[in-house]
Parts: sequence; C-alpha cells; structure tokens
Amino acid sequence: MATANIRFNALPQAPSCGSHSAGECRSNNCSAKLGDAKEPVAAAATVLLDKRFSRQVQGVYPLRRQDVLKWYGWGYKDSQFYVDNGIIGFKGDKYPLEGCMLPYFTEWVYSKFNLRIEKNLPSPKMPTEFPAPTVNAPFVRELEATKLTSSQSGEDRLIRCHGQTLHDIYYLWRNEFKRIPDIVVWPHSHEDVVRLVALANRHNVVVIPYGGGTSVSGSITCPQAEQRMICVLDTSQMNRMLWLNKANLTVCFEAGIVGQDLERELQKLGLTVGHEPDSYEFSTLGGWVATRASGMKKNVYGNIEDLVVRVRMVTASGAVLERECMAPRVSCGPDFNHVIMGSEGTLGVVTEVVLKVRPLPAVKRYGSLVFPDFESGVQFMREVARRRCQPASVRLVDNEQFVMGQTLKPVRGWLAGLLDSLKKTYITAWKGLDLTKMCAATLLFEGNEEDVRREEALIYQIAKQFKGFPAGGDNGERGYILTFVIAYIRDFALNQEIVAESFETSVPWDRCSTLCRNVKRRVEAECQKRSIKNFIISCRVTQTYDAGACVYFYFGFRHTGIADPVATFEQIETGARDEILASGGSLSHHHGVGKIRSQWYENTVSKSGSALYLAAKRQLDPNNIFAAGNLLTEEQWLAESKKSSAEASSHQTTVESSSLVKAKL
Ligand SMILES: Cc1cc2nc3c(=O)[nH]c(=O)nc-3n(C[C@H](O)[C@H](O)[C@H](O)COP(=O)(O)OP(=O)(O)OC[C@H]3O[C@@H](n4cnc5c(N)ncnc54)[C@H](O)[C@@H]3O)c2cc1C
Repeated sequence: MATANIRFNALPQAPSCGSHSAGECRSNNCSAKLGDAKEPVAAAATVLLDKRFSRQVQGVYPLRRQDVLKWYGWGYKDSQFYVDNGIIGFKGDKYPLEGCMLPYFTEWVYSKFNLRIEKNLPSPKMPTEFPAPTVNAPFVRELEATKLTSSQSGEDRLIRCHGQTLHDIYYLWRNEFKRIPDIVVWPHSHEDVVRLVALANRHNVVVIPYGGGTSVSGSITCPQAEQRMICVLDTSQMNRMLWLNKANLTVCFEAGIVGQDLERELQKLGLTVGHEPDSYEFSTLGGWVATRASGMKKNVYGNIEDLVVRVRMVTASGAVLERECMAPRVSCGPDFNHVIMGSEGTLGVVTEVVLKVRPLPAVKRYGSLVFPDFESGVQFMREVARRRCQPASVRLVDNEQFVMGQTLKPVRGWLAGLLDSLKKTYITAWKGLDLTKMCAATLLFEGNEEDVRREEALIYQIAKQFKGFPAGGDNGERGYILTFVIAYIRDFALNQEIVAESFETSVPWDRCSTLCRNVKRRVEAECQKRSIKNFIISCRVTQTYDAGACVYFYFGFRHTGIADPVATFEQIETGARDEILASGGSLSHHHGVGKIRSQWYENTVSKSGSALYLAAKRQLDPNNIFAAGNLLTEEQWLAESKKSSAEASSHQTTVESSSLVKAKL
C-alpha cells in the first residue's frame, strides 16, 4: 500500500533521498523532511488545496493569552463563580452551567464550611511593578538579531512565572514572587527552538519550556534562587499539524498545540487522538509528553505513553533526541521516548510529536450507576478491570463528592433529579440505600452501536453483582461536564477564605480501599491537630488498570484565623502523601513530580535511578540551562551544580596543564 503522508506545512520542502518512505526519513544522509512524499502527491495535493491545512491552527488563545485567559487563576476570563443575593451562581458562555444560580450548592458550602457568602470580593489587580529582570545583554542582543518574537514586559513575564498549584496562585494574588522570568520568547518551529537553545546555551541563560501553564506540581514555577537570566520558551505559536498518514493512522503535530485545538482539527477530518486530561481545554501536547499525562478516556485510547509514536526533543548539547524509526514497536532499548516523557522540561524542549489517531466513534453514550457504599463501588471497578471490559471512561466518586455534585444542579430540590429517576425505576432497590453512604460511578461508552450496547449490558450486569444500578445517562454526562466547571471553584473559594486543591496517586487493587480510608483519616487527624473544623476530604477512583487504580483526592478547609493557610495546607498534604506512600500508593499517577513532590523522588526511583537521571542530564545539558529545578530537591540541584563547576574547573586545570606541556614540548 502506498504511504499517504500528507504534509500540512507551508514551509519549503527539501527533496527526498528517494530511499525512504514519506514522513519517515530523518537519516543524516537524507535531506528529506517529514512528508516529502513521492507516492502520495495526488492525495497531498488534494488536501493542500484546502487552505485550512496549510496554515497554523487557529488556537484557543492568542499570543497575548491574558486577553482570553485569567492572569490570576484558572480558565477563561469570562467564566467564574460569583454570588448574587447570597446565592452562588456561575457565569460564562463556554459551559452548560452558564447563568445558573445554585441554591443547593450555596447550602452545601454553608453546611461544610459554616460560611454564608454574602458578597463578591474583588479579583486581584495586575501589579504595576514587577521584579527587576536579570539581563544577559549579549544574549538579548543576539536574540534580537534572530528576529524571534520576544517580550520583556512585566505582564508577559509575570503570567508565565507559575502554574496552577494553590501555592502559585496564592503567591501570585499577593504579588510575592521574588523571581519571575526575565524574558519570554515565542519560537514558531523546531528550527527556531534549535537556534534559541543554542543561543541560551552559549550565553548560559536558563530556558523553561512553557506550554499551557496548567502544571499542578510547581514544574514551571521559576526557581526562586536562580541568579542567571531566565528565558521562558512559550510554545503556543508552534501549533501546526505537520502531516497526517491515513494508512498508518498517525499524525504529527508541533508540541505547542492545545488539547482542544488538536481534537477540533482532527475531528474535522473524522479522526481523534482521544487524549482528554481534565485540563485539555488549555494544556498542550508538549506538556502532556513532558509530564506523562493521563486522559479520562485512556481505557480506549491509552495514556500519553501509549499514544506517542515518536517525539523530537531539542537538547542543549546540540543533539536532537528522537527515535529514527516509526515502526510500532522496537527491541532496542532503552526507549528514548521514555527518557523524554516525564522529564518535566529539564532535559530539553519537545518540538514535534507523532501520535496515533483513530476514526471518530459512531456512538458516544453516557451512563451512571449508584452503589450503596464506596466499598461496593471499588469492588465493581476491580471486577470491570479484571474482566478488561472498561468502557472509554468509568469513574467512581465517594459519597462526599456524589452529594456535592448533586448540589451543583440548578433546578428543583436537593438530590431531586437523580432520586426521582431512581425512585421511578428502582423503587425496591432504592429503599435499602443510605444517603450518607451511597456513591456513584459515571460512564462513557464509545464505539459502534453494537459494541456500545454489548459493553453497556455487561457493565450493568457486573454492577448488579455489587448492588449497583443504573441512574441514567444525564447524570453521567453532567458528571463529566462538571469536571471542567469544578476547576473554577478553587479561585472563587480562595477569595472566600477557603483553600483547596486536589492530589492524586495510583495504587494496587488490594490496597485501594485501605489507602482511601487511611488518607482520609490522616487528613482528618491533621485537621483536628490544628483545630480546623470546617474542611472537606473526598476521593474518587478515576482510572483502572489490570493491577490497580488511580485515586484522586480533594481537600479544602476554611482558613479564617490561620496565619499562613498555604503553609498549613502543604503540611497537611505532606502528611497525606506520606500516608499514601505508606499505604502502597505511588508518588504520582499523572500530575508529575515537579518541585512539590521532589522530596520523595529519590526514594521512589532509588539512588541509582536518580543517578541515572543525572547522568542523562549531564550528557544532554552540561550547563544545566534547563534549570527549572524539577524532580530533584533544591539542595540536590545545588550540590549537583557545585559538583559540576568543581569538575569543570578541574577539567580546565587539566586542559591548561596539558596545553602547558604541549607548549613546552
Ligand atoms: C484543572 C486541572 C486538571 C488537570 N487534569 C489533568 C488530567 O486529567 N491528567 C493529567 O495528566 N494532568 C492533569 N492536570 C495537570 C496538567 O494539566 C498536566 O500536567 C499537563 O500535561 C500540563 O500541560 P501544559 O501544556 O499545561 O504544561 P505546562 O504546565 O506548561 O508545563 C508542565 C511541565 O512540562 C514542561 N513542558 C511544557 N511544554 C514542554 C515542551 N514542549 N517541551 C519540554 N517540556 C515542556 C514544562 O517545562 C513543565 O515542566 C490538570 C491540571 C489542572 C489545573
């Protein structure tokens, strides 16, 4: 079959060496670029005639992302929770909750946090003064000569100094960041990145790759003690679809493409990647690779590591790290894709990624289930995983989240919608339920009609084994939509003296329920120790695997009277993480390590593991210009930099004395 690589790239093409298939030639002897196909000229021409494909993707946010997104928190500028006449509402036309008043949610906030929200408090104002930049003048001079787009404005620098952790947002609101980037640069292509990284390396300027800025691990937060000039490399202008190979069902995108843009472009062609992390409205392909992201539909499509065929990464040593061949599997390890994935911006810049695509499913149907208690729900999830019959997504929420989710309904009485439908259909089963224990699972089925029907029948049959029963597609769909809206609550809460954040882990099946119980107990005990009375700790099981599951916790408390609420939050979260690890959980299932989990990294990967990572780091980035300071602790990075400068000066001495010897000779 002829390979049908179609390049959607307006850049001039180099001629092919003639001995490689289109899109697969990266050999040093061959000047062909991806997509220099000989065979598929007809197909390529057809598509290239369509101007939509020969230009950059119209992305969700522009160069000045602050025109569309909030600079001080999560999401679109016009989307937020607010209060009117003592009732909480939601505004913003991007979500189905638009314009809804939420009286039951208002009551829930009161019952949980003993808080009546009477008025809207003003959002933070953009500061007028910013930390003074550290300027490496020769670098800036040479950069200007390259004609790469850049900015040294305080606003552009400030909005890229942080991710979305509670810590970051709290400090941002109080304008307490001492160190922010000194310059922002927007490359437009892989070649631009090669030039920029070489320049930064020559001038010893720190480079922090910045995608969607949705990190919840502190991974893009500037290291506060960095003395060198910090350049944020904003990938947002690198968002082209470079080529599509319909025969292999593979696509190549530049790494700055945002999740929702990527899916929209592919869906126009009847295709999907199917990777949907809850942040996919704003996070980027490069960010997913750099953090080893996981999407809610991984059961059908896989996590990012299953979707990636090939990655190109520009490193400081001049090497471009990538796998030559695009065969589906190779037996010549280590697999460098896996060195890149999870490197969190510390080894180089991901510029292009080849992903698997699939035809759009004909049917997409939601469902939901109710279980008498969390334990029954976990057993159901375990059985579904054991039989490997997971639908595209299945998520189990505990009683706390189930109740909260129901209160986010704008209409009728508390729990009314769901309970009415349950009563009608399952009146006998319903009688045995305890409202303070019941929990729910949301389901998403994708495939053709026949497959979906078969999956539904099997899932509902398994649910019955664990006293679960269907509660309707509407509740399932709401559950998934709410995922995107719930992300906005944190900023509203922060303005009302409530600090909240989520953290996650993965755990073997035989420890799953125990871990959930232990972590909740630990958080309760930590709160009691600090006389915190108004708090929430809740969990859900979001991903299932053969050997275990991913568990997601939400924790928040009212901090009235607490001097440093974020420090208190972090102490409790640290206790929770210790408990997670002691209960057999992992350091992270998908949020990554960043800075906030770096204290546990070495124990997790072992001393040899961390030495191996450092060896790769020294090889690829000898001057440590990718110095975001992730994975290892600040002390470890400091020790590493002392060691390498000692080595460099001893190397210098050796070089000097050997040249002296040579000179004498
Ligand atoms: C509300 C919310 C929901 C979330 N849900 C999920 C979820 O369901 N699943 C999940 O996996 N994560 C989730 N996250 C975490 C976050 O969205 C992911 O880690 C995501 O992959 C980060 O992508 P980004 O483009 O925003 O990267 P950024 O936040 O910009 O950067 C993250 C890290 O990747 C590096 N990086 C970014 N781009 C590149 C590049 N091109 N080359 C090299 N390094 C790069 C950065 O230097 C940094 O170290 C969520 C976060 C939030 C706030």
